[in-house]
Amino acid sequence: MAAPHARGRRRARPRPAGSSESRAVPRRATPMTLRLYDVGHDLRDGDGIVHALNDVTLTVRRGELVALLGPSGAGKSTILWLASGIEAPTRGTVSWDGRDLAALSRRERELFRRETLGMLFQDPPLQRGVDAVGNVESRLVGNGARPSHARRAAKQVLVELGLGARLHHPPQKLSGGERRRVALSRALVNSPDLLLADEPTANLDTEHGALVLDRLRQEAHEHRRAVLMVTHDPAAAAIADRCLTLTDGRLQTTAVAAARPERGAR
Ligand SMILES: Nc1ncnc2c1ncn2[C@@H]1O[C@H](COP(=O)(O)OP(=O)(O)OP(=O)(O)O)[C@@H](O)[C@H]1O
Repeated sequence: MAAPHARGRRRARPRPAGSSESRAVPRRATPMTLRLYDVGHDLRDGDGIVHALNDVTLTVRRGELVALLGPSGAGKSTILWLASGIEAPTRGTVSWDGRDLAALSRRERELFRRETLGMLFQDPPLQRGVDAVGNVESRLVGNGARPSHARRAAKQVLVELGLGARLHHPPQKLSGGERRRVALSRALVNSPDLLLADEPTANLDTEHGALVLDRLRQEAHEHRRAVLMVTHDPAAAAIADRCLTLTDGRLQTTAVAAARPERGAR
């Protein structure tokens, strides 16, 4: 991931990684599956506490594209932060591949973020003064890839997301939609098994929005990744296998697409 990216908020009850509060996953572990089980999350807001999430249980399996909908402040981004392992839930369990993220060692958590996770933040952190290729390739170089390989891979994903003419522009010379696609390229460049995207089509015109959505669908259905996106965009909701709606930190299932036939395992 990019530079450590902490939210400007504090958990009401900090629960450090590996703490005795972290629990075993209360269910048979399913490979390459993101699972939030009975999750609640509180945030400190001045002297008060915001119950951002309550009793949230959800699963995103490999090969599945799930959209998270709901009004502003419902807790959608909070779910992504917890799913990324950057924050641990106040209550309940967040697991990937059957492992409680809060129980991972520091080293395991680092590996999870570097090798398994791709995350597009609501406000993506890109390095100023570093061109688009540099911003994307640095993710791979940071993971130990050869610079020549990292450069090639970075260019390829940027071109695929329609940024072939912007490879050498730094973020401050890119539009909001272009920066978003650079950040998505950075999230995708290491072929993550778990992709979390906060408003992937924000600031994009119809053409580029469709390009991005097509890519997310491809990541889920062809590359067999687990993809969870937060969106307000009806076009994004329309391509999801399932749409989940959050209201006041609680989840309701609004629509379930026809069951997708299991495709060949990778
Ligand atoms: N820095 C913060 N400190 C305390 N509470 C916060 C903070 N940021 C957000 N919250 C609260 O946490 C709850 C969930 O916020 P979250 O950002 O997850 O909502 P969201 O559904 O993603 O909203 P949006 O669609 O506007 O991005 C809201 O009640 C919000 O006010």
